[in-house]
Amino acid sequence: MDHLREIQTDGISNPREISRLAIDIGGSLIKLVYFSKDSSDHEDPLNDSVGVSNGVNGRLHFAKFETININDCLKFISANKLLLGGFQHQENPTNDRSFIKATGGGAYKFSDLFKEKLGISLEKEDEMDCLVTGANFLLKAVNHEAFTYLNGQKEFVQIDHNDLYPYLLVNIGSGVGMVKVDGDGKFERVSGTSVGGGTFWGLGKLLTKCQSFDELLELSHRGNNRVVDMLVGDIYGGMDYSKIGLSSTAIASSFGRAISNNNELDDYKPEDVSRSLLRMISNNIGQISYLNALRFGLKRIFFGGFFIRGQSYTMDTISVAVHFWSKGEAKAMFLRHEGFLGALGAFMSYERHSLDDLMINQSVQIPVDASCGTDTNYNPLERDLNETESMQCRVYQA
Ligand SMILES: Nc1ncnc2c1ncn2[C@@H]1O[C@H](COP(=O)(O)OP(=O)(O)OP(=O)(O)O)[C@@H](O)[C@H]1O
Ligand SMILES: CC(C)(CO)[C@@H](O)C(=O)NCCC(=O)O
Repeated sequence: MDHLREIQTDGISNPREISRLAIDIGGSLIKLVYFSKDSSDHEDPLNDSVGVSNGVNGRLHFAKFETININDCLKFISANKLLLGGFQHQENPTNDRSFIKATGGGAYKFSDLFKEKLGISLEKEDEMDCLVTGANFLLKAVNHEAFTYLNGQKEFVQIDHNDLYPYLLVNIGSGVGMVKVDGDGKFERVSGTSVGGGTFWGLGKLLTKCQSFDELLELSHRGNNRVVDMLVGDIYGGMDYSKIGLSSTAIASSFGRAISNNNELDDYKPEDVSRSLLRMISNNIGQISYLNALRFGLKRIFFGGFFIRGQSYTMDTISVAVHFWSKGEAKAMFLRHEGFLGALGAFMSYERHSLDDLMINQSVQIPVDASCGTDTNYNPLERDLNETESMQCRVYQA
């Protein structure tokens, strides 16, 4: 994970300009979102479009760490002085914040550690609240956030703000949560499954002996699941079972081929095992998601969570499952900031509370031409946004 830390320090030219950190501590990953003010920016009373004043230009930064390496995260926060209030700190140097907004189970589990190591309290925000706030924010404020992915084709979806709800939000983290979203702050967690990203990573690690999640993903790119999976054709002598709509190449039984001979695990290539596992889990999540969408008559399903990691094969499998089971009625959509929904929601929650010690009661406006990372070469169609990035934005005082 060290490499992540190195990348993530990029772009923080002046630590004193950092302000407003929020954190989402999940079962597998810790996600950070923080704002840094542009060093050239002066608080500008002019605001053309929304009639609020005191906007501050800056960037929203995104970073992640493995939860097992939480000490790296603490060091990162400390080294980059993320706990100092940037622009409010300059106004009132004695007024350093003594808490940060935190969500996810780790906000409870690691509360004492943050107090002990950083002297900071974690102000807890409900995980589901944050997920939904983060998703709604991204869908409404960020251009090119949601996209479909089918047959290798990525297509950005234009979100109609007046026709966004209801939708199903499926967050694929360690476990999977399925939330019916009816509006801002209006939602119900309708289902979930423990077969999620933690399952892929955990089982994959045991079966392939690989050392990192990225290695497991890398293996899956090179694998062939047909070696491990039992196909309809394997059972039907190469024929389709067309009467029930199953082609000979459809998977009849994930990992089912492993029973048909005396092979041991070592007889299978790790890449084939990884690919089969990724397909099994993605397919299963796609199917359960569709069934929940069907329960509530929802046509749009947005998938988030870091299991996805912008992976073609994962997204394709989920999309095909949703398309197949819904007979084309429901649509699977993915979010570019997939794993940061909760952290963004926690970040936005500063706004919901009136805090005397914060100069800025913020709302974040992402301009239409929001740029990510290095602005010049940014191509939203090609870029994988799973590593560190930042996003130009403007924070307003309400
Ligand atoms: N570098 C990585 N290291 C470990 N897991 C990764 C990595 N990148 C992606 N993943 C996948 O993302 C999953 C975690 O996703 P996410 O951060 O959205 O959930 P979480 O908040 O940790 O989990 P939960 O919400 O269930 O507590 C992992 O289980 C794994 O499948
Ligand atoms: C337990 C949480 C909410 C923690 O983020 C998540 O891992 C999850 O939704 N797991 C699935 C649990 C279930 O609904 O079966």
